[in-house]
Amino acid sequence: MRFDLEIPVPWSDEDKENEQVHLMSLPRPPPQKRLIVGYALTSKKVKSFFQPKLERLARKKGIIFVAIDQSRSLLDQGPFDIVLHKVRNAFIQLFLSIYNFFFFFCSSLEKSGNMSWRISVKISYIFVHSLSFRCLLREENPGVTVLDPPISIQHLHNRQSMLQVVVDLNLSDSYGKVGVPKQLVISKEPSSIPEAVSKARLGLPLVVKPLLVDGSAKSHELSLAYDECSLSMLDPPLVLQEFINHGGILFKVYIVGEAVKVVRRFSLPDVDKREQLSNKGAFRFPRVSCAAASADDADLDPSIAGRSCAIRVNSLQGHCLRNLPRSSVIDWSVGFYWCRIGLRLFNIDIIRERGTRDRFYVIDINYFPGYSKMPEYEHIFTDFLLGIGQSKYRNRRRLSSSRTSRPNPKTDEIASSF
Ligand SMILES: Nc1ncnc2c1ncn2[C@@H]1O[C@H](COP(=O)(O)OP(=O)(O)OP(=O)(O)O)[C@@H](O)[C@H]1O
Ligand SMILES: O=P(O)(O)O[C@H]1[C@H](OP(=O)(O)O)[C@@H](OP(=O)(O)O)[C@@H](O)[C@@H](O)[C@@H]1OP(=O)(O)O
Ligand SMILES: [Mg+2]
Repeated sequence: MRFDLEIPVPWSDEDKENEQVHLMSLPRPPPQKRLIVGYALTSKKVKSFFQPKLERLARKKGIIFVAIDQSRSLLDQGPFDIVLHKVRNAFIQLFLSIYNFFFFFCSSLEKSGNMSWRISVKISYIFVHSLSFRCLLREENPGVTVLDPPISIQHLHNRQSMLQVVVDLNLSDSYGKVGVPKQLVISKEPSSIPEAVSKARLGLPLVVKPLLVDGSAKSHELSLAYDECSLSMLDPPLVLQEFINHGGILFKVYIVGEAVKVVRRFSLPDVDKREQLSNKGAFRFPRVSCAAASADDADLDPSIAGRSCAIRVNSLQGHCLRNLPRSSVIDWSVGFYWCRIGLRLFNIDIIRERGTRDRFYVIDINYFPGYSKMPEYEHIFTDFLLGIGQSKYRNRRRLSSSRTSRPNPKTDEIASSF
């Protein structure tokens, strides 16, 4: 596979400007400068994310976290340098449902081969969505960096679109192969599921997942269906995914900008043929890999254990993959996803097929995951925020010095976005 291509990213001009500067080469802002980070997060996230060690370190580094009051205009709050958000309010829900409506609509148009319709519908959706969010955040807070673009996050609110990006990337070469499990989306008629499953040649058992991921407990209610009869009792919309035996270990790849940390977690145990034949029905299973207990210290068969390490995707400057390190398939999948979607705060759940050395499957991608469970998250996150602050500062300085020297329509245009 070739890597000398540039992938377009749905980011704003300001974000592009910010990212083109490598963090190590940035000048430090003056010490008195404070970085104001507004946050609109669910109460659950506030509780888990703002651990005392993060708050302490942030204070030391001049980062001030300010809660955004979603019931008041942003004009009366801030100004903010950066906004973090993961919310489930009515506004986002409305756009979520519009998105999912369009997604279904587009999928059926694609099946019927009407590509131009699909594209125009998608474009109008993107236009409506980004326009409204910009009104909500940017226009009332000029200069703010919104993490991340809502349009990118939407990909992760639907288990089909979430993994479709990985499929489109077609990641494979001599270092391994990263794919997704064979899956089928069921939007209606549970009685037709057994036939659809055999038509799609999906093997049992199947992991049954709600199609939409809206942060509710229901969207995490997963089950394992062992036989065909149980399939007609399921409750669409959902995704049926082939169960991959992976030795009961999962790799959680946490991403914070360019920093990547991989941790091992316990996962569902393998299902052998005998167990599959003797079990009947569909069984709910708990959120096994979400538990903070890490499998890093567990005594594991080396063929299953893989590695658990911290790496930096150094060469993800700009949006070009030319120099992407070929150290592992995990670096690749993260880098590609990052570039293609334009997300900076997410995690990817990857499993390795039992009995293989390099056959990886991405099974889930989450926006703004439980970072407090990631070792050293307080350092990684504060460095990331400071990096954004520094590149903003550098851009402003560059712009103001070019303004004083001679008028430049191009930079003046950029300056107006701060
Ligand atoms: N295709 C699969 N093959 C084998 N095991 C799977 C598969 N899909 C999911 N699992 C198991 O089910 C668990 C939950 O799946 P998944 O991550 O898709 O659900 P989720 O509700 O989005 O979880 P999270 O809390 O990580 O967001 C995984 O951690 C893994 O143990
Ligand atoms: O609750 P935790 O801290 O464990 O974080 C989980 C997070 O819940 P929260 O955002 O409400 O906190 C989940 O988000 P939603 O899908 O429900 O939106 C999802 O991202 C999980 O994958 C996270 O677990 P992790 O993958 O990091 O183990
Ligand atoms: Mg998830």
